[in-house]
Amino acid sequence: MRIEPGLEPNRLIEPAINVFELSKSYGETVAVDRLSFSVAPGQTVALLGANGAGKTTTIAMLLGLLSPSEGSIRLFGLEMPKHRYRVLSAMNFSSPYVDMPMRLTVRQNLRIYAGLYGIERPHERIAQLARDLDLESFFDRATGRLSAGQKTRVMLAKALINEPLLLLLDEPTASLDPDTADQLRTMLLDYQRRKGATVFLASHNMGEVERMADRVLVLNRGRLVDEGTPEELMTRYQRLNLEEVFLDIARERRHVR
Ligand SMILES: Nc1ncnc2c1ncn2[C@@H]1O[C@H](COP(=O)(O)OP(=O)(O)OP(=O)(O)O)[C@@H](O)[C@H]1O
Repeated sequence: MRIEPGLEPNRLIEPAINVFELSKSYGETVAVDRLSFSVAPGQTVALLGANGAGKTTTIAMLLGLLSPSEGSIRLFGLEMPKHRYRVLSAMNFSSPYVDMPMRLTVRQNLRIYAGLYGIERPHERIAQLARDLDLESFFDRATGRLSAGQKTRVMLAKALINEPLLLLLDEPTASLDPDTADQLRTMLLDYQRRKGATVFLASHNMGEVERMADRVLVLNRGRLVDEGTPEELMTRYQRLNLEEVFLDIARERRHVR
């Protein structure tokens, strides 16, 4: 596979993500249930929900890794998965559920991804990412021999290799120690602001969501049950932090409007 270069500039004023009545069922299980939302370019939106709420399934459909049972997805105004190869150059993702070839070293893996995206001056780009994500001490180690936190950092390097305008992050700081996670959030926020990138993330870390997200979508059993800025949600549920809002929603306590 070789990813098509570039997205036409007029695409960049379209919503980065537009999802309409999206559903996914596995037999009797409805993983995602008539989900509709839109993400403006440059926004950071977080998907919150309990285990099994449908976050990973939603992200997998946005990436074109899973086919929806119903509904439509447009990225930068382009219908997915029909125009997937036109959009791929402008997007990337990280997920703890996707592995890289384990026998290849970190350097070799990143070189392959750089080739796939047709990155100009790949050595410079990879060296920069190795510095930014602190990969240098295990750069020539087989990817299968890394710790969980080291793999997460390599996955984020892969996600940033093509300087994507749309970044999909499933649990971006899972398994990172608090210090490394904090540095990575700072780095991701810097990147997002510098590029004006759109970030869509699923996270169980409420501090992360409060810090990074302009807007939060709350999923419960595949359905969108609430949305707003972190501040709006805290006010609506009369809570001091998102963790308490999350518990209210997960335990289906009614909010006070
Ligand atoms: N391949 C599959 N076959 C059958 N059911 C599936 C499959 N993948 C996911 N599901 C089910 O779909 C629902 C949504 O799963 P999903 O992985 O999207 O949840 P999630 O919100 O990402 O959860 P977590 O926070 O635990 O990662 C769950 O009930 C899950 O058991």
